[in-house]
Amino acid sequence: MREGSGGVGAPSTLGPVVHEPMIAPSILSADFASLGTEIDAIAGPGDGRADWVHVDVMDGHFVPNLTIGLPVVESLRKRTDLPLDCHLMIEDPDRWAPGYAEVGAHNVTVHVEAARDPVMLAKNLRAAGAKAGLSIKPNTPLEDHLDTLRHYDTLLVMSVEPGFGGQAFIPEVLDKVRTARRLVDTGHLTLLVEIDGGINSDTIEQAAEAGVDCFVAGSAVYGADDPARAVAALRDQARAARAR
Ligand SMILES: O=C(CO)[C@H](O)[C@H](O)COP(=O)(O)O
Repeated sequence: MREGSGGVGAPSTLGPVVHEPMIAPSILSADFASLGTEIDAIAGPGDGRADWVHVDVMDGHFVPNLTIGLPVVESLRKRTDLPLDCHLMIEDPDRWAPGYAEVGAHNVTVHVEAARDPVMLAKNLRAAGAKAGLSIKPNTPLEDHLDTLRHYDTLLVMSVEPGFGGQAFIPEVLDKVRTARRLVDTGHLTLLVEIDGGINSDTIEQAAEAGVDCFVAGSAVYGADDPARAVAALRDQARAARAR
């Protein structure tokens, strides 16, 4: 994460703080019958330890797929000490999202296309103990939501249409990453920039060069023979790309 302070129009006097690239494996690509074991595989010590566990909550309405909900997140919270990064692809997040914070999600991300009052929702998420995340679909312009972003801790840039794992990365969304990175590095926003969809060994370097802090990877981690090695390899690639 690179930190600044102040909102849009209020540049920080602090310079950017550069952290290690973060990897958030998406359990959408894990074996749902063995979720605890699948998370254990990326929760060991060393380079193969994930930074967050990305949990895709889909309601069959906002996206045409149905996954898991609050009771599963509550159980996962008891099973692992890794932070749970809950990405809610649901309608009416204003009503449902704070419940995920209340059961112990570290980060609760809602879609800007679905939230009715995203500023109030961010406040409610923080009051319930979570970081507030805002996600944006590939065809939604970022520029329309910059003021809203002042109230959020993370921006989740979707690099596929939300709904399914294993889709091809959409490189055009990197313009949004570059814009957000610039606003963070100049102190106009205080945000962690996250990307989700099609991140693998072929795409992570361009995302890292554009300025992503945290990389969600589903099939690239859980489709690998050794998920922990995949986490370590992706982080190494991102680190190398940033250093160039
Ligand atoms: O939010 C998602 C889909 O809506 C998933 O997190 C994402 O697609 C990860 O899967 P993969 O890395 O296989 O693309």
